[in-house]
Amino acid sequence: MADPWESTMDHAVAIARKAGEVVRDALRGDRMVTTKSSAVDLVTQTDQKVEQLIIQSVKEKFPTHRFIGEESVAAGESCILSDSPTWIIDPIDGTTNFVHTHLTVTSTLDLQVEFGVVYSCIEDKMFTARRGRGAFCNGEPLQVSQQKAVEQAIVATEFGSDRDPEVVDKIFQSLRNVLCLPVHGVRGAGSAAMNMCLVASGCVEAYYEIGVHVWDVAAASLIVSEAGGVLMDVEGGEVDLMSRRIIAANSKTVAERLVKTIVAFSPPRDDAAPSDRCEDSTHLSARKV
Ligand SMILES: O=P(O)(O)O[C@H]1[C@H](O)[C@@H](O)[C@H](O)[C@H](O)[C@@H]1O
Ligand SMILES: [Mg+2]
Ligand SMILES: [Mg+2]
Repeated sequence: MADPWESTMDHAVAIARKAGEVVRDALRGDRMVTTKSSAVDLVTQTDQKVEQLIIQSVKEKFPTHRFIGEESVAAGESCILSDSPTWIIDPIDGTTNFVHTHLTVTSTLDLQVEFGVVYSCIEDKMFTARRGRGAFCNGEPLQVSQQKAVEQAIVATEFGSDRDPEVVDKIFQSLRNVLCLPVHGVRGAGSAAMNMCLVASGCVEAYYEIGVHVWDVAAASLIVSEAGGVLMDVEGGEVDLMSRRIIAANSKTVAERLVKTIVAFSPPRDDAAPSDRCEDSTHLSARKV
């Protein structure tokens, strides 16, 4: 039977490579940094340029498709999933790393619910997954770790960009609880998508975060599940990509141990009305790095 999504995904992979070239070039020059929801929620002209490049390129080929892009939503576009084919885009996942030229930077493209693409441009790793057809890195099949004892696990997480002391306290309580399970170690790549690709690759057993956005996790969610992993909400049950909470693990056993360990809270949903999303604008400024 003809495969309607194959050429679409080939196009997504080609755009992700182009996005990676733009990001790599920008890493060699100055980067103009401004902030969004908090003083540490960073954005650069490259995030905006790459998102436009991706959207224009998809629009030319697929004029009826819709988009949820991190920087378009920041500029006031809606963040609602409909029945139309919708691309979910994070032009640079790991903007803080990008600003500091630190290790990992990815671009993520997801076409709900058919495929996910995460390109880690510095290490030139192209992670891909098609629904029901497995997950791959540079064409090699991915498989999650078989280690089900959380005491022998590495768990990845991030601190996010919310600096409200009450939120930070909860993040640290969770971190303390996870460390005291005990686990072998806690790591963080600085990119939700990369942390999830590490789960899919079997390098870490699990990743959890509260405060992520749909564009951080949509593409990598398919990559994790196609590599044999599981996705779960931090209070158990099905993950809701708009809820800003996620556990991605190698197994139900490890995910359920984390559910018992994490101190859960609920940030404003991505699909909430813009007036319900708290924005702190006191920090807005632009600077060159
Ligand atoms: O804003 P970008 O796209 O770089 O993405 C986010 C990361 O992916 C989070 O895991 C991480 O915790 C941060 O919140 C970061 O902002
Ligand atoms: Mg992101
Ligand atoms: Mg981003």
